[in-house]
Amino acid sequence: MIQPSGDTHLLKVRNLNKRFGKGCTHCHSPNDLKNNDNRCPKCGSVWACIDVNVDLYQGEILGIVGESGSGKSSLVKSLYFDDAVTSGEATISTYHDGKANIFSVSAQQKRYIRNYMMGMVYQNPWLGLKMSFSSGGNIAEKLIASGTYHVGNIRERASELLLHVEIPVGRMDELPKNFSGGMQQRVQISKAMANNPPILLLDEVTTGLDLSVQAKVLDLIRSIQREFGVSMIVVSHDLGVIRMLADRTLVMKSGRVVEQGLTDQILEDPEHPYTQLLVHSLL
Ligand SMILES: Nc1ncnc2c1ncn2[C@@H]1O[C@H](COP(=O)(O)OP(=O)(O)OP(=O)(O)O)[C@@H](O)[C@H]1O
Repeated sequence: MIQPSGDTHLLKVRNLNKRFGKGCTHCHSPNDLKNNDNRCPKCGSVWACIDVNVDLYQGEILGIVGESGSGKSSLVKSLYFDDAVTSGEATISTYHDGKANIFSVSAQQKRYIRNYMMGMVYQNPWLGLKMSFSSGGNIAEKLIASGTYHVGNIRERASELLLHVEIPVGRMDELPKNFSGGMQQRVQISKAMANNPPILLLDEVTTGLDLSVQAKVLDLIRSIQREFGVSMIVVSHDLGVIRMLADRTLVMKSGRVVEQGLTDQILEDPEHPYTQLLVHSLL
């Protein structure tokens, strides 16, 4: 495991398994499946994540890359408690001194972790934003969840956040459904950052955007990381996005991490045949 020298562990994930479907005697354990496949031929259950280990260090951007269906979204959605894991452990160094498995704490504690320690930006803004709330209202929702109730303070923080992502403050009371795709992503980012979370999860946030809009969103992510020192997990099928953002990268295939290391190293000297394929397709 490569650890950025001098950096401190923030999030540690061990043996995360996520199965969709009931499972059967054939696929009781993902290791029972043949040919490194992750779909059970008998019952159709899919092991979306198999024994996944992740180490996220303070202030770094960790990239997760892999083809469609490799389990990237399932991993971050499990970390954000959108989906329950089948088994595994995850600890956050600033939560109970890194001694509590966040997957097995109470629903109330999970809400606390979501509201105070994490932010999530989804590929689909409809998942991350309430389109019937104004942009300011969306930010307010996250602020209220993390204990800010004073209306004046909420509007002030919302203005500050919107300004930061270059949305004119005058549009704070507009519904984000009337915004362009790039603007919606920027509102999502400001909402996710509202509570100053130490961990930000970003799932394919630039997919589907025009190249120039994509570049602006990527610049914004980098500037937020520099300014706030937030640790990020950035999921993308696009190695170009990962190259621009990530210090270290995990490569996933059929639910498994098949390679990991410094992003430059992976790009220059990919070891796994699948990573070689990904890198060559980028050239
Ligand atoms: N709600 C679900 N029910 C059943 N199977 C699911 C569900 N969500 C994901 N899967 C399956 O889990 C596997 C991993 O999906 P996941 O969305 O995590 O992959 P991904 O790498 O993020 O792909 P993409 O980039 O296309 O979203 C896929 O085989 C997918 O069909």
